[in-house]
Amino acid sequence: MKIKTVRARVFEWRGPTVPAQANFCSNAMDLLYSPAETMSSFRFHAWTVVEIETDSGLVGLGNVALAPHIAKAIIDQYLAPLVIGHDPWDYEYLWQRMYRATHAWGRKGIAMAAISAVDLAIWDILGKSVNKPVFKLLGGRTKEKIPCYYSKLYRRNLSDMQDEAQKFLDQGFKAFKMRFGYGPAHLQEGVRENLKSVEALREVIGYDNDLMLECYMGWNLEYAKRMLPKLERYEPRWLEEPVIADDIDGYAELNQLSQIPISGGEHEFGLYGFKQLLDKKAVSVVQYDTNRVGGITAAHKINALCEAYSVPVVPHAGQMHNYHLSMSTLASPMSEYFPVYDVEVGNELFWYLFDGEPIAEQGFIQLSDDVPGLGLSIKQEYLEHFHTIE
Ligand SMILES: O=C(O)C(=O)C[C@@H](O)CO
Ligand SMILES: [Mg+2]
Repeated sequence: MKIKTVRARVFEWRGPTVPAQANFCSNAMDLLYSPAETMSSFRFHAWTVVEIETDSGLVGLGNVALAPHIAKAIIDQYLAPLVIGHDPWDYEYLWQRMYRATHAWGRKGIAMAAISAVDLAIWDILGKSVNKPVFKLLGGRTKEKIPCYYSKLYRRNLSDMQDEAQKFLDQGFKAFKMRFGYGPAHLQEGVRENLKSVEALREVIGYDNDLMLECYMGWNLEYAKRMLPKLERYEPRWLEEPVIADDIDGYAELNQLSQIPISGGEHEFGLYGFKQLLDKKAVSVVQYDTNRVGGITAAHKINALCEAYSVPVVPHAGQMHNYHLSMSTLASPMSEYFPVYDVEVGNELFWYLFDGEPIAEQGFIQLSDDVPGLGLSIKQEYLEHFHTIE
């Protein structure tokens, strides 16, 4: 079997969107601009879909959401020529070929995200070629079904956040991730507002359910050191991305500072990136995203690394490309789950792009033994709302 063509299309959402509230989520730009200006830096309203066709007529589907137009250019100009004509079963060789050919300017960030999209499509082909789901090629079923945590609860009116949490508590979720809305730029008033949101959610979900706290790189070391002691009483499952991804020593200091586990990894890339995080004990929970980190080829290696370090893997964002990794390793206790929602920040856009994404039931995701490959196809129902760029 040989790879015949690589097609990368950008799907730009032109359908209705829900405007995000002010201070809906602290983020790395907060330290620079007023919140109103930082919201524009935080959108996922386009997605690149990669379709790889083999000479035997199999088509594999991959995807990338980070900087999708740039990812497409990298795939078209650099990666496609490196894999066309080769056997997809030589996936390690092809991964190294893409990684080393772009190493001078790639290694992390958008080049690795582009490699991820191609690698996902290759693994989709591998599963389809042997009529097996991808997780069966990685280690098989390690769980009857995958526990998942409800992930949204962007900062807004506290009673609206409580109503949202109650709605999904009633649907059987036992773990919830909320977003802080404030950081260092918002002074002591922001500290109080951050604590109010945690208090409000604990009122709804109690202490028999997990609560995860998301900073999305919007704090800094000094602010996080002030916040951690104030948060301990709320027993969070983890505090996520308190500082920017490059501040690995800051992560490590925070991770040793309190009883609150520090999590991160959705903005880290490649096996060596996670080796550094683990060697420095920078995180207590690893959260790579398989469509960023280097695809399934890289994520599978990182799963083994995390197993060796006894650090749990809870991949970022849910979605099928991550569920196969969670299912195939005991190192992953659960997955993230973005519910079906109107298009807002855009994390939920994949629901409008793909068929095959599993809907959580009572806080669990199920994968079928009988659906080959990744199990996704391009959804026809909303295509009219997308402008596609070939
Ligand atoms: O889901 C996450 O962990 C993200 O970082 C997504 C982004 O929406 C901020 O939470
Ligand atoms: Mg996150």
